Amino acid sequence: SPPSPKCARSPPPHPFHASLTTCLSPHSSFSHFPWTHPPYCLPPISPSLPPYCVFTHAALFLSLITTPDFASTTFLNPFLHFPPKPFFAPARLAVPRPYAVRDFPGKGKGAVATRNIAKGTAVLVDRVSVLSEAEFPPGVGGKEVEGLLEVAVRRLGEPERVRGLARRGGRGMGVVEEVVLTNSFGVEVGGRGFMGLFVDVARFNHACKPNAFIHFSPTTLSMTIWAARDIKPGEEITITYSAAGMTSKERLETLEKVWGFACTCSLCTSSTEELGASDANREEIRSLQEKVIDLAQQGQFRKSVAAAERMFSLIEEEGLTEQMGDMYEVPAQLYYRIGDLYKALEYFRKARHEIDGYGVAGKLGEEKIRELEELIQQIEREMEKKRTRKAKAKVKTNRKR
Ligand SMILES: C[S@@+](CC[C@H](N)C(=O)[O-])C[C@H]1O[C@@H](n2cnc3c(N)ncnc32)[C@H](O)[C@@H]1O
Repeated sequence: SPPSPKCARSPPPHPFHASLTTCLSPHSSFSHFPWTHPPYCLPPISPSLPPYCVFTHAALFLSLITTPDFASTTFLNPFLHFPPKPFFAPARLAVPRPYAVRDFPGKGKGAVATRNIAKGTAVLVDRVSVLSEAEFPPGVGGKEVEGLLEVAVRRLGEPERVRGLARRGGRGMGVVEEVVLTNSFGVEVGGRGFMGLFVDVARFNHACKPNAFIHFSPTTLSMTIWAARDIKPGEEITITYSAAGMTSKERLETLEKVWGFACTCSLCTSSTEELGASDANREEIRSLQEKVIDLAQQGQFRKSVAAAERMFSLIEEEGLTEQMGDMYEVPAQLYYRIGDLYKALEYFRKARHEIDGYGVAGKLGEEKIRELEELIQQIEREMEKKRTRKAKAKVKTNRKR
């Protein structure tokens, strides 16, 4: 069908914005800016519901599967930031890449460190290649979703980079579907759940006690892999696909069910005693999370802070530090309440680092950083006042002598 008269006559008021929602004609050459292809849409399941479409930017190696309203609002952000701002690549990004991809028996390919990687270094920043809604309404079936995924990959500049991630074949599904299902990470963008395929991150294997961790930025749609501890050349770089605080049994079940593999990481193949000790730690972490909050609510701040310290030391022991970042603000507040300004400052700084230390904060993150920054400055002023009072008191005593 020809472009609607509305589209043909008046250019959209905003170059990105209105074009997608008002001019979704597959035959109109200017209706799909900023995408390099006309959106490919399924027929809407009902006149009141928006259709699901593929939006591709081939040169950016990016395909989105979402509704036109979402594509023209939330997903504009990354485009407004292109070319990427300096923060897109963290200052501590290891360039050139400090790893190589090689075979790991029983796990397929994986990433091995090719030089020393210091804790806190960004090993890799990888922008998403296929970002698909995590859930579709009942009217959109498996076959339809498979069709959308096929188009999403075919339209990318180098579809073989995605197809090449396939390992098994079979399992009653197509190559693209298998790749997306076995390599995507659940991420949140604009309050909605998505499955994101990051072709370079996809080569990093899982470990239950990893030496690196992933952090997703909804602002740049990129995933960063950070070194959680110093990594030596020849060591495999691993991340964790499961949530913190799970016991080995729960992890094995989740990895099997969600990711479709039986974990053979060093923890899962360790002795019964070692695995038992790790399980006990993780169960304790889970119960301490509740205990810290309960004790704080009962006004038992000193006990709560002791429980928080114990929890953080267990988390460190289990190599899960990064997954607990949002917990730092709790001990920070508690230490402030009991008057330990030094420790309060340490934890508020950790909480701030969790947000702004890992790439892009996003709008909510920026507000939170401002809030934390004010608290940090307030504590620093209080500490300065204390120091001045102490110094004055000392001078007075010396004079009396
Ligand atoms: C995101 S990919 C990682 C890269 C993959 N090994 C490859 O060859 O491309 C996830 C797949 O790697 C394998 N894998 C990752 N971690 C593993 C682990 N700890 N134990 C066994 N297999 C693992 C599984 O086949 C899983 O489905």
